[in-house]
Amino acid sequence: MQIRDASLSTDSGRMRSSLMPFGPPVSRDRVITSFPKWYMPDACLQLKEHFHGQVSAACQHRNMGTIGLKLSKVVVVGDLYVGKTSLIHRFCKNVFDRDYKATIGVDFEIERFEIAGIPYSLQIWDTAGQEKFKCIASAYYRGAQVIITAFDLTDWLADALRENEPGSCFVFLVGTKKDLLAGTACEQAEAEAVRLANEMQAEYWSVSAKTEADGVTVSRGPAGENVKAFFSRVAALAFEQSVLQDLERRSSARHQVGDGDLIRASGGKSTRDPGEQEALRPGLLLAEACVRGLHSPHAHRQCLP
Ligand SMILES: Nc1nc2c(ncn2[C@@H]2O[C@H](COP(=O)(O)OP(=O)(O)OP(=O)(O)O)[C@@H](O)[C@H]2O)c(=O)[nH]1
Ligand SMILES: [Mg+2]
Repeated sequence: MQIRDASLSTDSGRMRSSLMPFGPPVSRDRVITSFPKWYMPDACLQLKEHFHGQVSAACQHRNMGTIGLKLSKVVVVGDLYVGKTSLIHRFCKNVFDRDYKATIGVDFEIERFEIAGIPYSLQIWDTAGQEKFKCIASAYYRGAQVIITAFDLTDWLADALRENEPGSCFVFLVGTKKDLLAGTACEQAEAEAVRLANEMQAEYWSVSAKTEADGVTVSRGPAGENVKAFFSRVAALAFEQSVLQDLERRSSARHQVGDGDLIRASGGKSTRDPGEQEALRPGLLLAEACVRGLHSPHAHRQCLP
């Protein structure tokens, strides 16, 4: 596997800061204080309006150092051309590119949040939709806490949405290019999507990477319709689950010395759980390869066969 990277210096810098205990503060629109709402109650598996009581209580003890920095792995999958990269770029970089540049292999972004006062990051993996890259992309699925299945709302095909085994992770079904549909056509596509989301045990969202919420088409400007709300929901659900798992592990292993499952916010020594190590490994591998001078400085970061 050959690895190329251009934005690595920027991204690795972002990643470093997201993992450093006292990095720069997150931007205001990444601060989540109340639990983000669903898109449609008919296609939502978590109809609740507040964080779990134990999570809220644990977050309040932050000053006592009970909660450390956290990171969750998110993988975005779906057929080619559905708009996976556009969705991620709209959220992470606030840009929209009309030109199609196929993703080759995989790519990732790290996005930092502050949830209930706790620093938290999503590592968002963008995978190639083209069949010939599937085997590379699938090598990066392991350790995902959230799976986002994207499909093109305007190009609805039932067989384009392959079965996803609902397991321990959250599954989202995301209809893209919402700006290209209106009225009855949109309602029909969404009704069909909700039906499928229910079958898949997934939460459904319709989004547009291209438009503003009022429907004005922009190439650069505020985040696309529902994009920020969607990722806030992803972050909050993943965060809450992580904290609950930590609390559960800690209560069942009280006799052990220290909190081996957290990246500590204080002290020189960091420890991570195996899931986090797994999630971090490919990014570190890219950074390592860059240091060794394997990358073209002008190439976009991607993993090639
Ligand atoms: N109108 C509209 N076009 C979009 C939207 N999102 C993506 N597109 C366009 O759809 C095309 C494909 O988008 P990509 O994001 O590259 O698709 P992808 O799923 O990442 O494709 P692969 O990397 O090959 O798997 C591009 O020309 C985008 O400009 C959207 O919300 N609205
Ligand atoms: Mg892509």
